[in-house]
Amino acid sequence: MRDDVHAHPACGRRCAMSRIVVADDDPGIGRVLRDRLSDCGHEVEHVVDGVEALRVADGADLLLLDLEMPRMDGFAVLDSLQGLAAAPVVVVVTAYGDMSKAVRAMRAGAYDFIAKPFDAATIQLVVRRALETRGLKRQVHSLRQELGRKHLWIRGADPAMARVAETVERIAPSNATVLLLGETGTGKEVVARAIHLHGLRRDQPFVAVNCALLAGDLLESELFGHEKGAFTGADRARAGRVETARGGTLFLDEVGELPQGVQAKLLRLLQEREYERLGSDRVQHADVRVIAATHRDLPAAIRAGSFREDLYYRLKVITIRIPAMRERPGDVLPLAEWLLARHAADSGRPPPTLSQEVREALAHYAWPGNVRELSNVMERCALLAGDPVALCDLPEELVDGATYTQAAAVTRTEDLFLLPYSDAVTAARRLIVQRALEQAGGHQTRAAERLRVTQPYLSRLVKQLGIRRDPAP
Ligand SMILES: Nc1ncnc2c1ncn2[C@@H]1O[C@H](COP(=O)(O)OP(=O)(O)OP(=O)(O)O)[C@@H](O)[C@H]1O
Repeated sequence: MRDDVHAHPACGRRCAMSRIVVADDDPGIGRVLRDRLSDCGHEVEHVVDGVEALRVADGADLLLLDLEMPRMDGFAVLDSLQGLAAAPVVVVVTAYGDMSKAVRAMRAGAYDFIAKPFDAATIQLVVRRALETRGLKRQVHSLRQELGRKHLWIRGADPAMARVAETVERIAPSNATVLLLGETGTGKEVVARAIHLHGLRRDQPFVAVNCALLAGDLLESELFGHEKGAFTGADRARAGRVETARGGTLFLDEVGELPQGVQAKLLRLLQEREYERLGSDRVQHADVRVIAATHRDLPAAIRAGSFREDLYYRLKVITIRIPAMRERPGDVLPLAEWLLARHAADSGRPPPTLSQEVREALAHYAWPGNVRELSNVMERCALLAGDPVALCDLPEELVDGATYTQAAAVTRTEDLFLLPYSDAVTAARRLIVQRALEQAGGHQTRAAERLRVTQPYLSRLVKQLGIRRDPAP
């Protein structure tokens, strides 16, 4: 559907211009439909057989389809549309009283039907509703893509993560319950979404619940829903997340934090596929795939009596441990570059490159906050850093622990010319500061005076450039 919105000449309603194909071998009907819909501001093309209809339908918003046509009838067209990436919404045009054909066409994928002879008001109503549906479908599609892009999972280059990726692909098409283990920020939710998106339930909802955020009754009601009056403040009945996720995947994050009462209900859900809303006796059937995640040591929680052993075994039908960032060093730079490009695109900037010194600092850092920390650092670089990103653009903790092998190795000015520009600049700054400190006998205030900079600035440079601070005599 086009973005241009105009006032409808007949009814004054504001609507967006759409591309509509009218496929009818009766030239009279074709002309009437074309004229009416063109009057509404749409771009309309009239074709007289099924083969032509199929040729022009890809990318159109709406196809008004006669069922009886030469060369290829309407049913064959409906069938072939299934394979198109951008198939239009279809309204079939049938002879009056031929309901069985209309029903058959709707079973084959048509959205609605119009019986001949028709009046202008019916056409307008059916076309408007069909186009609204088309618009909503597009919105859902683009939101899904956006969500998919945000949660896109990068396999990385490290063998540890490649094994995780292989397991994800192998187990995604089953309905088996999955337990994801890993430190905070390693990407457990990202992997859960990847399993969902590669699985049979990909077109159904993915619903995430953080079990650590709500306590007792509130969590139970969040998961299983409640009836009106089930507890103080429950002024109306509400569906729970299990119900919202029907047909799809329920992701239980921080499952190790579930209170005992809710653990028993989750066990029943996994064993019997049954649950009740809070305040109701009516047993409901649960059609969800459960993926759970935790950073906790569940066997230790079982020993401590805070987690049910039977639930643990129900959850760990398939267990995937996601390695911490420090266990997959090969992933740091590919992920950093990908995250930098993504954050730069989000802020409408071209992605800056990473200088050699920055690459080394990233590679040598331990990443206690895992991919989440890396993502935050790259977001900051995308917003604030120059191009290329320099060491001084990184947070202090990364700079402090880094080693600057290339820059540090330069002890003669001639060697500067062997390095790429950004590394040569770092190495030159390092040489200058180091020489000034040597000449000042390691005394920073004197070295700062010599370089005509303030002492705090020199101190920052010493830190940023990874210069060892020998105490002043
Ligand atoms: N493989 C990956 N590819 C792309 N982005 C990733 C990847 N792994 C993690 N991220 C990003 O890192 C951040 C943290 O990921 P996520 O929320 O999935 O971690 P988590 O292990 O579930 O964390 P927590 O235990 O704190 O809930 C998110 O912004 C996510 O987009």
